[in-house]
Amino acid sequence: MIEAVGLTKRYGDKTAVYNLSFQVRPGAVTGFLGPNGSGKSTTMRMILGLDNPTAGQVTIGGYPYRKLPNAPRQVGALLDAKAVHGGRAARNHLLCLAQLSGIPARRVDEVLGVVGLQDVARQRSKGFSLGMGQRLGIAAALLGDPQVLLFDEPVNGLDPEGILWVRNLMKSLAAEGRTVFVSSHLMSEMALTADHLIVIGRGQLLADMSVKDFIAANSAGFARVRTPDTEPQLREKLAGALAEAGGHVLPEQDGALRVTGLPLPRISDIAHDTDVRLWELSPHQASLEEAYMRMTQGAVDYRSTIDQKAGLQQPLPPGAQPPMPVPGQGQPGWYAPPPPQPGGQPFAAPQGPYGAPGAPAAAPGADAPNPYAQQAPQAPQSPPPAAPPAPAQPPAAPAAPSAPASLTKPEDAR
Ligand SMILES: Nc1ncnc2c1ncn2[C@@H]1O[C@H](COP(=O)(O)OP(=O)(O)OP(=O)(O)O)[C@@H](O)[C@H]1O
Repeated sequence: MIEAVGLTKRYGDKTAVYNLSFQVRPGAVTGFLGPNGSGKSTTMRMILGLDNPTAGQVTIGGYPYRKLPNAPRQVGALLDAKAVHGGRAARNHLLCLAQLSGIPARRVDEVLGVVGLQDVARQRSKGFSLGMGQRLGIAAALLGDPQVLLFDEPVNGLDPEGILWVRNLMKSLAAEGRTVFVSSHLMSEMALTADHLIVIGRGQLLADMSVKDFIAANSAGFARVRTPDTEPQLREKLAGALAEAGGHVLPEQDGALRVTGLPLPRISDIAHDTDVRLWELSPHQASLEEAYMRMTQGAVDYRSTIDQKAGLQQPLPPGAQPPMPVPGQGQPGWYAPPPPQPGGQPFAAPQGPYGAPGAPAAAPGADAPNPYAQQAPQAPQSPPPAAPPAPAQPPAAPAAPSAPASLTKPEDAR
């Protein structure tokens, strides 16, 4: 087990990690999540004795790493796959590590086989692709057959087959009773791989719970409701009736409505009472990504602004409309609805085309003061792009679904 107590790390006046306490237990894959610069790598380095905590401590099996007897046989880690001597053949690199730790040479060939690099074992690693480098780093972590494994972004650069392989590897290592601690920015992958999550923001603990509980605590189920595309007035009518009944209604990119705060049968009854036909009424659960975005939105240090392409773009001809978002590419700006408030009260309605005024619940921990945290840089103010003429449509979304540009939108856009 890995245990951190009051772990704090300062670099000069920058506090990278502040008062972190958590446990990583054996027999499970624990995902370590946090926005860029939130302190994940710093925490992992302290676990591995590569950095000294400014305050607090972290132990593995009760010992600080540097006091752990035969540490390389007990703990394996992939921190930076590029940290290898590129002029050395992959096998020789592993052989050096094995010899330093008293691990027999035949184990090197075993792990080369496990990570699928046996055919390139004698090639220099400087010619390796990103994914091959990751595999070599994973091989090094497995070398001592350790009980505790740490992986910092292990799927970085891997192809889909490689990602699946890492997922299965992590799960099987945990199923063998090992402690597996893995950081990743790939939420969809974490949702499939991790049993438990530790989430940090600006160096502080935001959540320590199972994936299931995390999604439940940071999001709520919602309904998708679609009225006939051919009769937009029906959609407006239903949206008004649902909002009046206490629902929170927001438009989806494909013209459907996303409704929270009302059970499906009630939505159906309201549609019936208002004489609106439905083409779709379906229950949905927010994804881990949506729940994560909601939780960490207050702890993101680096945000992009919309690219205004100063002087580089032809102005739109008079009367022309900006391009519509592409259906099926997700909708930046959509994050999980806030979790239900205690007592089953409906959510605080976000400001929106159909929502009543109000503010969504703050992400847990987002308000917790960190005396050392630095202010997130403010996005420069720039004139808003010309609004599309159709008021019922959501604002045109930036191109990349995960572009943090959407995080700069006001609360009511989420
Ligand atoms: N050696 C160092 N000297 C000064 N500042 C550092 C050092 N290492 C990390 N930091 C700072 O500490 C903060 C946390 O960095 P860290 O690399 O731990 O974050 P991270 O969560 O791993 O980020 P990412 O997801 O981008 O890899 C950052 O602001 C970083 O600039």
